[in-house]
Amino acid sequence: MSALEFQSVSYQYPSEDFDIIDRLSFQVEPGSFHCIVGVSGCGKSTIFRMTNGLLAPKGGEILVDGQPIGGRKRYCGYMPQKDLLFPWRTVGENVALPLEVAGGLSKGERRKKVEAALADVGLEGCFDKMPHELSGGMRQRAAFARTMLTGSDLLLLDEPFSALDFLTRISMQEWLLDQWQRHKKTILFITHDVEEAVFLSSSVLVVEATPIHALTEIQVPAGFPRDRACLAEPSMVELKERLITLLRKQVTA
Ligand SMILES: Nc1ncnc2c1ncn2[C@@H]1O[C@H](COP(=O)(O)OP(=O)(O)OP(=O)(O)O)[C@@H](O)[C@H]1O
Repeated sequence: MSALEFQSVSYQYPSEDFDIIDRLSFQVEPGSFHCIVGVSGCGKSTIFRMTNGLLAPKGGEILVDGQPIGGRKRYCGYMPQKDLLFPWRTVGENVALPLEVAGGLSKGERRKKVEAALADVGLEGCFDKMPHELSGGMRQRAAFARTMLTGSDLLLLDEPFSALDFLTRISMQEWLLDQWQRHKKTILFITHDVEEAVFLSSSVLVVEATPIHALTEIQVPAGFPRDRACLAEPSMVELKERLITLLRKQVTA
C-alpha cells in the first residue's frame, strides 16, 4: 500500500483562471525519501498544501496509507519554509504543540515526551530557552522535533534548510538522513538545490511543466547509508547535470 497517492488530483486557485495542478497522479512508497524539484512558482508547495488538507482539491482523491484524507487528522506532519516557532513560547512549549492539540496527556507527561524529542534532535537542555536564543540550525531541529511529535509516518518538509548557511545546511542534511533511517518515516522534501535533492533522495520527483500533470521520477544511483563523498561519483555528477538540464528547459520554455 502506498504511503501517499494522488489519483487524478486537480487544483485551481480561486483568483486564477487555470488549474495549477491538472489531473495529477503519483504514488509514494512507505519509507522512501523523495525530494521534489521544480522552478519557482510551478506548484510544489500547492501539492503539500493539498496533502496536509489546507487546500481542498477541485477534483480527484488524495489517499494516505490507502485511506482518503477527507475528515482525518494527524495523518501527516508538515514543516513549512519558515520554522514558525512562536517567539513568545519557550522551545519546549513550541515543540509540545502537537501534543497539546491531540490532548490526553498531563503537563508532566507532555514535558517528558518533549524532553525526549529534544534530546533525540540534539537539543537536550533547551526546553526552557526562547527561540531567539537558538541558532538557525537549532531552530530547524526544534521545528523538526515538533513535526515528529505529530506522530505521523508521512512528513512533508518544504525547503527546511534554504535559509541556513552552507556548512550548517550540509550537516543538517546528514542529520536528517540519520533521523529518517532511525525513525523509518516517509519523507517528501521540497528543495531548489539540486545537490541537496541528489544527496537526500531515494528518487527525485521532478516537476517538468506547469500546470502539473505528472512528476518525473528519477532514481538516485547511490544506496543508503551514504555520505557526501558519493556526490563525486560519476553517476551522481551525471544525475545532477541531468536535473539541471531538465529544470533549465522549464525556465527557458
Ligand atoms: N493563494 C494563492 N492565490 C493565487 N495564486 C497563488 C496562491 N498561492 C500560490 N499561488 C500561485 O500558484 C503558483 C504555485 O505556487 P506554489 O507556492 O505552489 O509554488 P512553488 O513551486 O512552491 O514555488 P516556490 O518554489 O517559489 O516556493 C504560483 O504561481 C503562485 O503565485
